[in-house]
Amino acid sequence: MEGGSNRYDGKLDFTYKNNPISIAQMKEWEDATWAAGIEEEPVMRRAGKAVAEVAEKVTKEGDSILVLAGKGKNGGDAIYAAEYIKERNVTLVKITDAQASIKDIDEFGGECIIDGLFGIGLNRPMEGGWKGLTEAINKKTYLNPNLEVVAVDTPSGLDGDSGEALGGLAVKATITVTFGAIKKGMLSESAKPWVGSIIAAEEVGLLPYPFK
Ligand SMILES: NC(=O)C1=CN([C@@H]2O[C@H](COP(=O)(O)OP(=O)(O)OC[C@H]3O[C@@H](n4cnc5c(N)ncnc54)[C@H](OP(=O)(O)O)[C@@H]3O)[C@@H](O)[C@H]2O)[C@H](O)CC1
Ligand SMILES: [K+]
Repeated sequence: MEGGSNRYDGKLDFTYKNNPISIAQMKEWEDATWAAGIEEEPVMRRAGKAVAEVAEKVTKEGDSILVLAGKGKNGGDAIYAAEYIKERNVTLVKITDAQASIKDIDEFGGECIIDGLFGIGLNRPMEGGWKGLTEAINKKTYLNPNLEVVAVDTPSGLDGDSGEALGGLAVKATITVTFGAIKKGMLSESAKPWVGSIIAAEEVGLLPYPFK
């Protein structure tokens, strides 16, 4: 943070303990957690709470926050984030028709967008309405450099292994709140335009970090 400002300074937050991991390792860790009998819902809840805390940090009371929740668990985390954010005007958009939701972004005039479109489940470049949503977010950032864009786990569109935007397009986040451990691609040069500051929310209720 810079003196007197709510904004992060765009530098990587190096406070993480767990080493960066691949997406396959993240999935392995997740699967081991469920296999140990830990339920998914409380983990998503804690992930959402971590995002909410960051969104509160970079906004002030009365600010408006648009929460975009996609169709998978990344969207699930975003829905919990919306639930936990206090003293802000929160609008939650659960995206069922991506094309139709573009107008929700175009019409938004507030201070922060939470990107819960896609996380590590992204498996191909975004197209159609999803591409349109991402372009609409990035256009808002371009028009309003003070807009905070908080990515849930990864900026939507980013391949967490390579750090490349699939199809050349991802959400341009100002902050990425990633769960468990930083995804290794996020540290690459190619990820820099998309990830912003990285915050590792390491304690979301998974089994202890299983890698060296
Ligand atoms: N890692 C953890 O410990 C935890 C992670 N959590 C969060 O869960 C997401 C990953 O969630 P998942 O449901 O697996 O995937 P996504 O939400 O990223 O994506 C949902 C589905 O979207 C489809 N998909 C993929 N690419 C595209 C695309 N380009 N266009 C349209 N649709 C796409 C894909 O399904 P398909 O069947 O269509 O292929 C995805 O499955 C992780 O990032 C965290 O945020 C949990 O909180 C638990 C802890
Ligand atoms: K995301």
